[in-house]
Order: sequence, then structure tokens, then C-alpha cells
Amino acid sequence: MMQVKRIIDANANRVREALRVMEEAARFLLNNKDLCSQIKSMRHDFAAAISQIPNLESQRDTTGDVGTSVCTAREYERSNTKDVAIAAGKRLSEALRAIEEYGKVLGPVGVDLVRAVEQLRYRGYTVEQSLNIALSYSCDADWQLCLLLTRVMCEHHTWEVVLKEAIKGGVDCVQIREKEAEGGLSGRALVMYCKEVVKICHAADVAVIVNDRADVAMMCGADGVHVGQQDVGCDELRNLFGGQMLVGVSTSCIAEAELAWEMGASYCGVGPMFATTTKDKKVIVGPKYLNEYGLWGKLPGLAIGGIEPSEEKLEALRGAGMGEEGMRLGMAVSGVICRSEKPGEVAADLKSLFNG
Ligand SMILES: Cc1ncc(COP(=O)(O)OP(=O)(O)O)c(N)n1
Ligand SMILES: Cc1ncsc1CCOP(=O)(O)O
Ligand SMILES: [Mg+2]
Repeated sequence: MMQVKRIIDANANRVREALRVMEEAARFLLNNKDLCSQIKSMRHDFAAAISQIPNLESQRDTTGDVGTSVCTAREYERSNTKDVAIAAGKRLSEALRAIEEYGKVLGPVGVDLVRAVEQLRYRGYTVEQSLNIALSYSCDADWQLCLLLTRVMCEHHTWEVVLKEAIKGGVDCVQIREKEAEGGLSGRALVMYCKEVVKICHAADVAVIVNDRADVAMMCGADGVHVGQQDVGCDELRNLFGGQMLVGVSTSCIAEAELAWEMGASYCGVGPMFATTTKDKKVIVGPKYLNEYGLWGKLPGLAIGGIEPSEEKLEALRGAGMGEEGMRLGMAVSGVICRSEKPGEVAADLKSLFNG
């Protein structure tokens, strides 16, 4: 019986640790209050269940545990925060299952524990799935400066020079925005162009999003697609692509953001912030909405519309919470970089908002 208690004690520690790691991901990586409280309540319910077995810790013998010195190289390999949370989810179900199986040997004293742990294991599967989906949808969309690249807007340089200079200036995401009705590329030429953009961006570790066209995004190897309120629905895209693609959705109020989140969006466009000549926008929601969005906090957001590196505009964005830890706010600009003689300098000036 002592060995069984030792096994249960070791696995109880694993469960507690795994739940903590998952909770931190929901809290700090995703800002997801619902998921965070689900995991927290699992932690509390597990503590109540395990407390039914008296004196578990008395069987602990960490120094005499032969398993502490047995490890595999993969245990030390995690390529990103997403992998850390995914590994914790796997550990959680393994440890719960071990407690459940060995708990059966405890006889009557273990019956309630086994039942409670079985239920926790099922809850764990659901939470693990929600966490992994949320991480694969939105974990990689925390950008600071996104360039909406439109070829016909590049007045002073080729699109290639604008793109490369902007990347040097600190752009970490590029949205390819070609509008056929405004002289932009379409069809085969659009796909070829997008492939060139992807090549340049990915070599510099910059993400690529294609405006409006999920099909083109897939064909050119982009990271995702951006859709507006009148475009194809985010839910339809998720049905089609699962977690393979990032999906951005334009929003002008929290109700739209909430809907986008429910449909599996990765990030939201948040705007328009200021008057713009790039797109016909009747209503300017301004930095007030940006602040509401940042406090809502379920998805990363890109402020958009008329953004320039003027002291006044940057101050307004800063005042709304951009650059603040935990707000997950970046900006998306088009004209100010595409139309500039010095696209790299403009990008760097915008990016300075995040440097303290
Ligand atoms: C980051 C970001 N936010 C908003 C938009 C606008 O999208 P949409 O409303 O679909 O308008 P078009 O860009 O398609 O004209 C965006 N593209 N990017
Ligand atoms: C596409 C779009 N959607 C809302 S405002 C806007 C235009 C952004 O361009 P600019 O940065 O030139 O104002
Ligand atoms: Mg659109």
C-alpha cells in the first residue's frame, strides 16, 4: 500500500504542476478569463479529491526516487510557449489516469477519489482541447507593427524596396492588400506576387496575411487571411482550415470582437482610429474603442486607420493602452509607409511607441 500511495503522491504533484502550467497559458498567453477559471476550478476540485487520502506526503522519498535521474532529451525541448502548454495538457491526462488506476488498489478508501479523478480526466480533455485550439488560433498573432502592402500605393519605390525597408524598420507582419477595382493584382499574377512577398517575409521571420482571399493565402503559403464584416465568415474559414491558418477579423465594437472570438478569430483589426484616405470610412471609432478592446483582452488587436508617427496620434494610442504589458495591442498601417520616401524610417518611428 505504501508504494501505491507513493505513486499517487507523485502523480498528484504532476497534476498540480500541469494544471498550473495550463492556467498560466490561459491567463498570460491568451488572457482568456473563461478558460483560466475552468482550470482554476479543476485545481480546487483536484485538491478536494486528493485530500480524501490521508498522509500521502508521508510516503514521499524524492532522494530515493530512481525516476528523478531518468530523463529523455525531449523533456528539455520546447520550441515555444505553445509547446509548453501542449505538453502540460498531455501530462495532466497521463497523471490523472495513473491516479485513477492505482487508486483502485486502495480499496474502499480510494473509491471516491477514483470517481472524482475520472470526472476530472474528462474535464481535462475538454480544457486541453480548448486551450490547444485557442493557442493554435491566436498565439502567433501578437504583432506590434503590421504593414498593409498595396503595390499601387508605393509612389516612391518599388513594392520590394518598400517591403524590405519596412521590415528593416521593424514591421513584424505584412498584410497583402490588393484590390482589383483599385488597380490591384488578381488571379495568377496575384498568387505569384504573394509567393514573392512570402519568400521575403518568411526569410526575415515576418508573418504574412492575405487580405480577403483565403484561397490565395493557402496557395502562396501565407500564415493567414484577413476578413472584414462583409467578407467570408470567420466560422466558415475555421470549418475549412481548422487551426492551420491565422484568421483576422475587422471590428469596430466589442460586440463584433466577441463574435469574432466565438468564431475562432486569431486577432482583430480595431478601428478606424483616425480619418483615412485609404478606405472610405464614415464612422471613426477612435482610441476609445482601442482601450475597450485592450481591456476586453481575449484576442490580440491591431489598431488601424489613419495612423502616423505624429506625437499626437502616438500619444492617443499610448493613452488607450498600446505598448502596455498584457493589452496585446499593435498597429496596422498602409499609406504612411507605402506612400513614403523613407518607409524604413516611418516604420521605425511607429515602432518607437513600443520601446518604453
Ligand atoms: C488589420 C486590419 N483591420 C481592418 C482591415 C479592414 O478589412 P475590411 O473591412 O475587410 O476592408 P478591406 O481591407 O478588405 O478593404 C484590414 N484590412 N486589416
Ligand atoms: C483598410 C482599412 N480598414 C480600416 S481603416 C483602413 C485603412 C488603413 O490604411 P491607412 O493606414 O493608410 O489609413
Ligand atoms: Mg475585406
